Parts: sequence; structure tokens; C-alpha cells
Amino acid sequence: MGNTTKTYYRMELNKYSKTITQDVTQPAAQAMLYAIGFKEEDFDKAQVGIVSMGWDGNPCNMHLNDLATVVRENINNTKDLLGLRFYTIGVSDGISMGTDGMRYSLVSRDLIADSIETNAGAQYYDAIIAIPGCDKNMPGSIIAMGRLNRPSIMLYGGTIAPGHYKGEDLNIVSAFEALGQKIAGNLSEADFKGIIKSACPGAGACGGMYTANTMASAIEALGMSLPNSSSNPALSAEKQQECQAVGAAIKILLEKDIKPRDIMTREAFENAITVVMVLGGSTNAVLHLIAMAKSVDVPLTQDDFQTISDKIPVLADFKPSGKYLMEDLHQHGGVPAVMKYLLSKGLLHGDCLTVTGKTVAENLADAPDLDFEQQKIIMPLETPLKATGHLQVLYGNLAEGGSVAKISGKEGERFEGPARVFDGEKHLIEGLSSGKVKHGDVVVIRNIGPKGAPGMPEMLKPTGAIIGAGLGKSVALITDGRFSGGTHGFVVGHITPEAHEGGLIAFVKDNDIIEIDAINNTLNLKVDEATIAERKANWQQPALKATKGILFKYARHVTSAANGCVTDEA
Ligand SMILES: CC(C)(O)[C@@H](O)C(=O)O
Ligand SMILES: [Mg+2]
Repeated sequence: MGNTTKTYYRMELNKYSKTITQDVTQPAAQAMLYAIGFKEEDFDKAQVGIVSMGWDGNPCNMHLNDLATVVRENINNTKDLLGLRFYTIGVSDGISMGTDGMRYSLVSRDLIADSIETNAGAQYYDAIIAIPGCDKNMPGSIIAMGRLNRPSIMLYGGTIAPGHYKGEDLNIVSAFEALGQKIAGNLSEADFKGIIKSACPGAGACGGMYTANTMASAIEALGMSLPNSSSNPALSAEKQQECQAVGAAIKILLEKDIKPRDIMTREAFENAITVVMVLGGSTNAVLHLIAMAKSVDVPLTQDDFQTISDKIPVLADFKPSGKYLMEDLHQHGGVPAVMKYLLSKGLLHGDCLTVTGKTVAENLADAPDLDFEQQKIIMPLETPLKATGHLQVLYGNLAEGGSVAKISGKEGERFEGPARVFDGEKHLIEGLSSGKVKHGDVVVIRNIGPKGAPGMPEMLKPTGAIIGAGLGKSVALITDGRFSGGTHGFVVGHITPEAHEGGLIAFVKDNDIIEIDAINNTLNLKVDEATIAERKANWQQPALKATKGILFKYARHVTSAANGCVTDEA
């Protein structure tokens, strides 16, 4: 195959794939590469695995295979590189939410990580470009990149455009909240239908600062995607340009041998958390970033989020609790403009390396400046939406291992009320319709943790319905499950230990008083010790709800929410 003239430099670019392409004892492997169309010169190229999470059944993912094709063309037009597409699965949270299907959502994060690791590991790809859309796709991609530690770039599929109905801008959460509005008798059947038909106009991930846009922003701040990747909309010319830019960028990473472990440092994770806090991002960022950090052995805990939350304000007025969508920020300089502002105020580590081969500060040098007159999406530090972060880590007898609250400040920061207990979310909608849930209640949804559900589903159907029913300011909700980025209101999730592990949440009864204090960061059941001991006396761990298949395997291996729900720890 004419490899006698190869230089050391060339050998380095294909340092993994040469195991397949150069070894004379691998003739069958090489025969197979001829079968897929390799020419003589292709055997000397670095192989870039391009993994798309594209599939027809979800707006967040429906366009990703097209992006992957553009990326492959760009890679193949880049000297010394050869692109090979492969595909992995996804789960649409928007579609499976509120059903048993949602148990597979968080599971899909680890399946994505495992499948990318498997394909790229087995085929000896020298570099990875991942093209994710819906929220778990992104941490799944990054976890695989961290494990493989080969030059990698994530190219986010991009945000959806707003929908429109009767002069209102809509998004997916409008459809979730419409149910509560209908239950409360505030929405006609025709408008209910109208909202459903118009909420999502086409390709792209859910448009507010929900989990997809949160994770995309966090990963851009982490340095693992090109600048603007998180705010370039799905169907924009800029997203196409981004696809045309990855070839040159991955080549630089290969040449300089810049790997995920060089980029995903402790300081880079601090940058990511700071950006999540400033943007008012999803609670899911806590467990996903912990899991991503574990993939590169960077120590990161829930308490690190609290430390950053204590000093970083919420500056962005994004949905779900605010007004704007990611596409709006794109019009005003995107995430780089926000990062440039934060860097100028000393709130980001500027010397972290990124997938451009340059540092955060170097990337941001030419980014546009935020214009606080022209736009009201991002507020200046002097007038934040909330003086400290909205993500608060609460401990107490109900959460000895911690819990994560999302406190926008709009609903207050303390809440005390009688428990209204639901095992799983199904009966909550009935509870709302029948008036079982009243002003002042603390709704408890339990037995939906990582092991107990299994799969720790997101509770957007109940929280959306509570908001839609007008109870958002007067009802709190606590759970051992997790939340969608679209959830707002007074909510506490990720309660550890979960009910299935014998956490106190398993022993709460209707009308017990629960106190949530996001000033002192506590979450307590105000029931005396003797009564608690009595309730716990005959407890036996329930059997796993899944007895075979992926949910069984997951329940057996998954760790707690506080540990990022990782599945590959002894
Ligand atoms: C369906 C949503 C809004 O995308 C949700 O899955 C999230 O986590 O934000
Ligand atoms: Mg989600």
C-alpha cells in the first residue's frame, strides 16, 4: 500500500486507524475497506468517525443525518482526512414524556456513550465528530469522547424556530402547559388543538433554555464544540457553515494531538457551570456534567454547583421562566457574546483550550459584544434576574445525599406545606382534575429515581400541568425523579437517596409537613424521629420493576443522581 514513504507526521494523524490500514497481518480488514470504496491513498488518511443521532421520529433529530452528510463531504475535502458516518439512537423526551417510555430517556444517554465508544473503539477511528440533537444525545456524545480520548468535536443540531398561534410565540412547553390550562377551564378545545398544531414548526431541538440548549451551551463553554454551535439554529446558514468548518478544526486537533482530556479540565467544567447558571439552564446539567467529568476523571460534585451558584447570578431571561428562546440570542451574538461579557468580568477561565486549538479567550477575541440597549435577553451584572444561581443543592433528612432545586426567585425561596404524595406521576393529573392538589401543597412524586423507575424520568407533564392550572406559585413539587429543562415553579428533584434505596421520601405520608428552604439550602420532613423510625421499621427494599432487558441492566448498574447516574462505576 505504498507506505514506505510515509512521514512521522502522517503516521501521527492516523495513529489509531493505522492498526487496521497499515498492518500487513490485517489483509481481511483492508479487503473490507476496499469493499467500501477505499482508494490506495485512503489507507494513509486519518479516519474521522462521524456519528449522527439522526432519526426521522423527532424534530430535534430529523435533520441530523443531512448535517452528517455535509460534514462527511467537508472532512473528505480536507487533505489527509477521511470521514465515515455511523449512527446511534435517541429518545425524544418531548414525545415520551408522561409515559412509561420516558424511563428510557436517561438510559439513552449511556447507550449513546456506549455505542459511540463501541463503534469508534472497534473500528479504530482517529477522531470523532458527533452530531446530537435532543438533550441526552449531547452528554452521551461527550462521555464517549472522554472515554476514548481521541480528538473530538461535538456539532449540535441546533435549536428550533418559534411556533406561532394567535399572535403568540410558542414552543414545546406551550403544549405541555396547555393541558393544565384546559383542566383549569381556561382554554377552549379549538385553542388547545391550535397550540398543539403550531408549537413546533419543524427541525431543531426544543427552543427555550431547556435541556438541549442548556447542554449545548455548557459544552460550547467547556470547549468541546466550535464557537456559536449552541446558538446557531438548526435550519440556519450558520449551522451549515459550522458543518463546513469542522474538517479544518479536527485536522488541527489531530495535528496538535489535542484530546478531550486536554480540553475538559476542572477549569473548563467551571466555565460550563458558570454559563449554565448565567443562562438559567436545566437541572439536568448537574447530573450530566458530573457524568461527563467522570469520563475524564475530573472530580466534580453537586457541591461544586452550589459553590458556583453562590457567586454567579442568573442574567438571562429565557423560557421556561422568562421570555426568550435560543433563536433570539442568536440574533444578538449568540453564546460567544455572553461568554465574552463573562470573560471581561473575570467570571470565566480564559486560558482553557478548546476544539479550535485555541483558548477560550482567543476564540472570544473577535466575538460580538452584547449590546444591553438593543437586547433584553441577557442583563448586565448590575441588574441580574437573580443575584445568585437558580440551581441550588439542598440537604436535609429528605435528601441526605443531596437534591437539586430550580429556584427562579419568582416563586420565592422558602416553602412549607402539607405533603400530597403520588407514587409515580400518573395519578397527579387525576389529582389536579379532582382538586386533590390545593394551594399551599407540597406535591411529592416518588419511586421514580434512577433505580426505582428505573431511569429517573423527567416530570414535565406534572410540572407543566401545575403551571398551566395556575398553581405554579402556590404549589411546590419534590421528587426522586428529575425535571425537564422546560420545568419551572418551586421544584426540587434528584432527591438522594431515592425511595427505592430507602430514602426518607419513601416514608412521607399525605399531610406531613415539608419545609423547603433555598436560602439555607435545606429540605426537611417535619415529622418527629420516633414516628419516622416506626414507619421505617418494617421496610424492605422493593423488587426492581424491570426484570429483563435494558431497564433491568440499567437498574442494576446505575448510581445515584448525586453521582451523575453513571453506569460504569464499580
Ligand atoms: C422535552 C424537553 C423540553 O426537551 C425536555 O426533555 C428537556 O429536558 O428540556
Ligand atoms: Mg429532557
